[in-house]
Amino acid sequence: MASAMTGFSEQIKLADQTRQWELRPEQEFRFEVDFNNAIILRLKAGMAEIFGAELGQGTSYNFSGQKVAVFTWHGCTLEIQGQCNVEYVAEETPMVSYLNLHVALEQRRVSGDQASDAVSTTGPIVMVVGPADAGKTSLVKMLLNYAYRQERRPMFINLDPAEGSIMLPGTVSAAPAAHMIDPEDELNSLGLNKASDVSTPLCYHYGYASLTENPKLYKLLVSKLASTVHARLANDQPSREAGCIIDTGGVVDPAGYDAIQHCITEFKVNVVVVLGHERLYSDMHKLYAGNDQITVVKLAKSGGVVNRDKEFLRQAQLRTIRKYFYGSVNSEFSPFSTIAWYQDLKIFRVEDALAPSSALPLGQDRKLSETQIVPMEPGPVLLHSILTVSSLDNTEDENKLLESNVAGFVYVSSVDENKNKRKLTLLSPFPGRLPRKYLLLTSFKWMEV
Ligand SMILES: Nc1ncnc2c1ncn2[C@@H]1O[C@H](COP(=O)(O)OP(=O)(O)OP(=O)(O)O)[C@@H](O)[C@H]1O
Repeated sequence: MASAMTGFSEQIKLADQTRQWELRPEQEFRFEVDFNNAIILRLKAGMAEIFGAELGQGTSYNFSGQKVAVFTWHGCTLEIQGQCNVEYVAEETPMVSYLNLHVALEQRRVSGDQASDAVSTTGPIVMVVGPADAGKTSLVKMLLNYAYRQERRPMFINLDPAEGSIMLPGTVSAAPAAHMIDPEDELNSLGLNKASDVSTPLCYHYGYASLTENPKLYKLLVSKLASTVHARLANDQPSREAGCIIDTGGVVDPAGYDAIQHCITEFKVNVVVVLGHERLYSDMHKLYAGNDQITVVKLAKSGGVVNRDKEFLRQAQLRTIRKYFYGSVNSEFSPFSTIAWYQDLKIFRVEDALAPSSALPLGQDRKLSETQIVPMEPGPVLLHSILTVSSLDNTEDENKLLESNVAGFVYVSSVDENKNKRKLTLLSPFPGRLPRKYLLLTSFKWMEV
């Protein structure tokens, strides 16, 4: 099968200018590259980092469809090849306050190490909240990378279903920060794309891009993920001491407040970081004023954080999906096509959150249906859909489906409705027949190009 990855070298040749930027200590080089362009960045001299991940001198880093900041604590020289939409050097950054936060978290970890009753000691469970495009994910990456650089392996938890940080969009998930976050591949590098990863990410199917689409299901999955994470931490002292760093979606309306409080309770969060939103900080501060287990911290949003419009976010989601099947520029792989006959498939979808009560079976209220699955017939409606493959075997009770870990995803590349041979062609990153698993429909469609 032909690779769907974009040819970086071809794109670079179209815009072949090479230029150098000299950065003084504590300056930041910010650039934006759209999805039709690509650039190569190299560190020529000095030291620099991208969201906490140190750059190697002379290494070529490829970027396309990204907005990035290269920060230096001590000064550096950068070389850029290719065309950026925006590029400039910023003098003012909130990096010192972000580093101070890391230092404070590290102190908590150290006092955990030294506690006499080490078994019951849990490190910082940090949740970063704020409006959309406040730089939450970027701060989370920094905290994970700084922790990693100090030999800590905190658990990264993604509660923002719009971002396919660990697996694909439409999920909530968790994975240990087992390595530095790749500046190009971003948080996906903590997920399944890294063949060398030994630990399987925890991942639950939600199916939508925003928590407002089905808040009840969202909360149910957060509770499930939290209890699984805490069960893992209970058996692993170094991870427990390293703690958790939690990324959230940018919803700050009443539904968002409700979700934030639910997540704080379920994950037993002890540090809430509010990024770039005075009112949210004030509300959180008031809410947890009498709780000496929870510290609420306010941090400024970086002037470099860029608003991403809906189209950019959609493109970023599609790129994450493509990466899942085809790999990234540095580790390309070919997905496998497999045939699945209608009669062998057990496909479910979550009952419509917005279904009118009159459409529900008699005696069933809406509350129940929003967290309930219903079977669906395969058919042309599935064309180009992303389906979640559950880890639950299809001989097990289907009612456990939403609370079972995600095993992976398949893409429906064709639907054949011909009599006697009704079948789907599925694309999968793994070879072989589809195991006897349940499938769950997501709301994501993708066109393989
Ligand atoms: N200092 C910076 N300079 C340039 N770009 C930045 C900087 N910090 C963050 N960005 C970029 O700005 C965009 C938004 O940042 P980020 O994803 O961290 O925000 P967010 O609050 O997590 O957004 P959302 O709520 O939509 O998930 C990203 O593309 C990120 O790479």
